[in-house]
Amino acid sequence: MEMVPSTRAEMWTKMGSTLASFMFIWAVFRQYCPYELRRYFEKYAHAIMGYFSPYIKISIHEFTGDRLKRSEAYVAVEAYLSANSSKTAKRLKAEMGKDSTNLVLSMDEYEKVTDEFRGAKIWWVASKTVSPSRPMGYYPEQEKRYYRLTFHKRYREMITGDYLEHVVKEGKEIRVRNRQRKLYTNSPGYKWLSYKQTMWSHIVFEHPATFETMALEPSKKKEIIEDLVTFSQSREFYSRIGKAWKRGYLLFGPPGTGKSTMIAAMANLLNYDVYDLELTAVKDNTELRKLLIETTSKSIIVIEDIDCSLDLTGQRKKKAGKAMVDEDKEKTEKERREVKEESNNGGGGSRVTLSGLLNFIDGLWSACGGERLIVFTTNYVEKLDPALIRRGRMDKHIELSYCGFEGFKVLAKNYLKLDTHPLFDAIDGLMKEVNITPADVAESLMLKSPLDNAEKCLWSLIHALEESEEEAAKKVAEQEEISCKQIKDHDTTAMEDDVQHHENNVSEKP
Ligand SMILES: Nc1ncnc2c1ncn2[C@@H]1O[C@H](COP(=O)(O)OP(=O)(O)OP(=O)(O)O)[C@@H](O)[C@H]1O
Ligand SMILES: [Mg+2]
Repeated sequence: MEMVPSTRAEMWTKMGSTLASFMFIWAVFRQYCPYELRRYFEKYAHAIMGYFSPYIKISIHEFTGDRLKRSEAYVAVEAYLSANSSKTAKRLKAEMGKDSTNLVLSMDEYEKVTDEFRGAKIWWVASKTVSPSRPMGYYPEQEKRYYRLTFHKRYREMITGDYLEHVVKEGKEIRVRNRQRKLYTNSPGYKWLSYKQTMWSHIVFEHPATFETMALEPSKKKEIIEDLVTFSQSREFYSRIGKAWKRGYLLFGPPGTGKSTMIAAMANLLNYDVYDLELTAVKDNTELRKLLIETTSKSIIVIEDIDCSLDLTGQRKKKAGKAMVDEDKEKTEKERREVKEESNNGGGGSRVTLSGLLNFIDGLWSACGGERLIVFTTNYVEKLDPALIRRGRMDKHIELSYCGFEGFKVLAKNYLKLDTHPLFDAIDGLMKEVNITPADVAESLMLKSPLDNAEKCLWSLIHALEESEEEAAKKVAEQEEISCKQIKDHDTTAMEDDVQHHENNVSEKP
């Protein structure tokens, strides 16, 4: 029997109003029902629906278990969906891409996209759950993000096997291709955020230094580059020999010889992130370990000026009972250390110990993640505890020293675009006599006004070298004078003693 039009219209109206009332009740329920009760109802509603539905759902959460680290699967899915969804999703979010030149689009929260794999349809949704804020509003709401994929149960095996493997693999590749490298720091200003997801704060890493622009002996440069590249390609090797995939570098040398510049060049060569660890801002060994866990692979963990980061050497020196080599130097160092500690800790001081640091470098925890370089820099290598820098911990010791003629040629090419110049011989001669740091050479070669030219810069360098030579000669003369005076004083004292002795002998004679 056919339905009368008025009856059909009535039926639609009834259905519409029932649906509207149901939605209203649900909205009121969501708004006013206590969180726990709502979760309880949702749980059972999902269970009932899941029982009848032919579709399977898999969730990939941003943080799993202990919330220590972002899930690798989540990060890979994020990259995969960003690359594949930007053409189909209707609501997108934009973030600054690699090199800060373009915007990278990815699907926004609660957005749905469809993917296809060997004839199967897969629906992805980006979502989050929000847990309510704690009493007193001390902790804000915590958001837990996740991606959920839905597919028909007949594709179960293919999706859970091949498809997910394909997503993670492609996602990881996309991440390596697109990633914007970062410079992380454990700045104390961000400590209050530590209940949140990370203890590191970061900015985009955009240092222009490369090994080509570094003033360094060519053979040394080649050796370092080969060492780094070999390391980055040695995943299999490290796993075969049963060693964590990491390598320690100790860079030492006077100030201004390019230690920090080399770290940037390393990061640019290998395409790694940099974690600049301010040791004096780390409260204790536990915090140090937490920081380590949060670092990702393909990264360089840097501790600059390790000799004045903490008093890691003091205890050993006391134990050994050695006299201080140079008291004045030590005093200045101590002052530097105190100033640094105060500025970072508000005068608090760090309780990181040498053994804590050694565990940080080569303990079990440091094996998490793999593919990491640990770099220490220092101006005074002799002050460091041998345990800290022994091979196996700091595998490669690199001395960066004063600028030689080869180094100067690299700087002349970079700064002045000069391969050769009649003044080069004079500079070569002077450089053999005088110590000058690459930083000082670089400063002389900088054009300081639009009227400056290459020759003027080379003359400025020659003057700087001559001044250093004069200063060095003056110092030698002063030193000689002091030595002469000491010998003279010594002779005079000896003579006076002799005279005194003689007089005593004479007076003692009967
Ligand atoms: N080997 C080098 N090649 C090219 N430039 C260099 C080199 N060494 C120093 N410079 C120049 O000097 C500046 C200071 O160098 P850098 O900060 O790397 O020295 P450093 O060894 O880390 O000094 P410090 O011990 O005081 O930290 C750099 O900005 C760079 O321009
Ligand atoms: Mg430095």
